[in-house]
Amino acid sequence: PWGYEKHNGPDRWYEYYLNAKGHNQSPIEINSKEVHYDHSLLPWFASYDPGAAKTILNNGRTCKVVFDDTFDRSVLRGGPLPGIYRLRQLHFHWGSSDDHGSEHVVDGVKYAGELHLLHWNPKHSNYADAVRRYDGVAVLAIFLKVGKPVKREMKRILEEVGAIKSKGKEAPFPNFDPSILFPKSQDYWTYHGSFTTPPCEEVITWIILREPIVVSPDQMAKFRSLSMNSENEPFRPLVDNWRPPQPRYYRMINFHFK
Ligand SMILES: NS(=O)(=O)c1ccc2o/c(=N\O)[nH]c2c1
Ligand SMILES: [Zn+2]
Repeated sequence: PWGYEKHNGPDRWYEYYLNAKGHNQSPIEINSKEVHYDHSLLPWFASYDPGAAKTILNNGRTCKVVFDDTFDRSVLRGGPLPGIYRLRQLHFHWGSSDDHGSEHVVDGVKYAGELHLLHWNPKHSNYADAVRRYDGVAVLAIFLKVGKPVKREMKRILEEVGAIKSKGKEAPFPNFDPSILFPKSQDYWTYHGSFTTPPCEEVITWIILREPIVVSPDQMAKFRSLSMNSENEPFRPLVDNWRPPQPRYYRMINFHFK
């Protein structure tokens, strides 16, 4: 199966997943001097129901929180989106040290991590169908920067990390509104790209917030204390679960800054 190591990592994904060599792949480098101001872009709005949060789990590749997406309960709209998109899950990418770990890179800066909130377009009958449509998926991406902890809400997620140390472990994660993690500014870049993991379908409208959120060094260390392996296997630190930037080809990055 695919992973992030030499033998099964991003440079080899195309051997089994042809999309990986497509011309609309993610992540990409964002060069803030080359982006395009699109005056037609609107602000984005998230209205999330804390009751939709269900569980937090370690799937051996990331730590993710899943939400009830059986109806329009927690939705993202506005920005570049044609309508509402339902929140399905959030997950993280992080490095083996604080100087790298994000997937998107801004003016050469790699952040320590990146939070992805994945939403899908309910105009398609279900998620499986949405991931085969150009307008099927929207991911809100937020950079994690290491500093003095200001985001108490990250505490909640990282407190649970202790309960999901090994692959396959999951724990209840009720009453959580992820919008409490958002930074102050709504400014974002947007472009059309792909899943950053196999099968790398090119169906994602990316909305990348310019302002990072701050997490503490020991919060990052908590992510790195997760294991890629299940509990009856040797501990293998789950780190560096990020795909490097892919060729941009002829894609425009638009932005909306207040
Ligand atoms: N990293 S990403 O492109 O946001 C992303 C989002 C949801 C995903 O579900 C996956 N396997 O079930 N991979 C994946 C990547
Ligand atoms: Zn992701």
